[in-house]
Amino acid sequence: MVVATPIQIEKIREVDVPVIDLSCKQSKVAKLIVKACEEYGFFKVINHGVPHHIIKNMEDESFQFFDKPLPEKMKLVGSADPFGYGSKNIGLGGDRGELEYLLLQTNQNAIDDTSKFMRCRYAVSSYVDGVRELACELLELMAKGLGVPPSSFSHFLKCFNSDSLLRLNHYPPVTHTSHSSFQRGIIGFGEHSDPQILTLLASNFVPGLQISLGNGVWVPVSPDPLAFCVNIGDVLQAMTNGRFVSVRHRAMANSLPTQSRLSMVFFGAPPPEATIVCPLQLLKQNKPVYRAFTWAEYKSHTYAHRLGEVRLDHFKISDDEKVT
Ligand SMILES: O=C(O)CCC(=O)C(=O)O
Ligand SMILES: [Fe+2]
Repeated sequence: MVVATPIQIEKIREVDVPVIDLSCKQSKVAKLIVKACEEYGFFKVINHGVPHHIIKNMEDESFQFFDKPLPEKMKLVGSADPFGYGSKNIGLGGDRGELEYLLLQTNQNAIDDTSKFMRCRYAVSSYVDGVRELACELLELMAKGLGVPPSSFSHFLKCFNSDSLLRLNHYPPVTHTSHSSFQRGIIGFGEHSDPQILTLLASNFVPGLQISLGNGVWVPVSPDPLAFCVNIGDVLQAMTNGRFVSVRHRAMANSLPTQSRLSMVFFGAPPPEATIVCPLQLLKQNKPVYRAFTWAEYKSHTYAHRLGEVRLDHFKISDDEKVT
């Protein structure tokens, strides 16, 4: 008997994603953030306090880097392994995309070492300082909203050996000649959830990012150079016992004829040896959904699997384990 594989029909739905104004009253903001994290695992923040010139400076430096000829880029930063310059190959599992990128570690030694491509490494370190501070503020608001100790999540990002990363993604226009069949709907960066704790994404005015509502429904996120997009990562889903959802998202290839899309993505992560567990206050009568694991363990599991897999499922406690 031939069993047909169900074909998932995709639908694009225009939904107003939550936009949270950080200049409002803290207690109100904390509640709104928790709601957005439970409902979507995603929101935008405005009035976030990261100075515009720092974002603009990083954007200019990134464009300058991507504008260089390939041999020069390679000479400056080397081929992604996993840090450095990559093109079309995303991840170690053979995933491909319509972009080039630069992946950087964010601790100060690494910035000094790898930001040679910038005329001014100050651009990278001030951007990283700004987004790290914002990520910690958001994680503390989440902790407040959830009623757990304030630094439950943010302390990981403040560790000297936090494994946080900065990824600069450059999506050049995908021309009609390079993709003769259906030009619309080409994927630039395939569906996935971010493995870390929290992601802060800034982009220029070119659209591309979409978030998933499940069942093949995709929501385009309008680009807003004054806002940061905030994604819950897998580790925060685990640390909230599944209450927050790590949002599945993707970026469409850039179909504007002349403008490039740039996204600058900060991934706030724990140090490698950190153990990921849910604070007791969140368990109450609920059984833990995930077993404890270290960030190093989660990373090696992630790298061994394809981008599109639900990688956190591997750490779920099975029903048999729960009763024994
Ligand atoms: O460029 C984008 O909008 C998304 C990129 C992304 O999801 C990532 O780098 O993890
Ligand atoms: Fe992502």
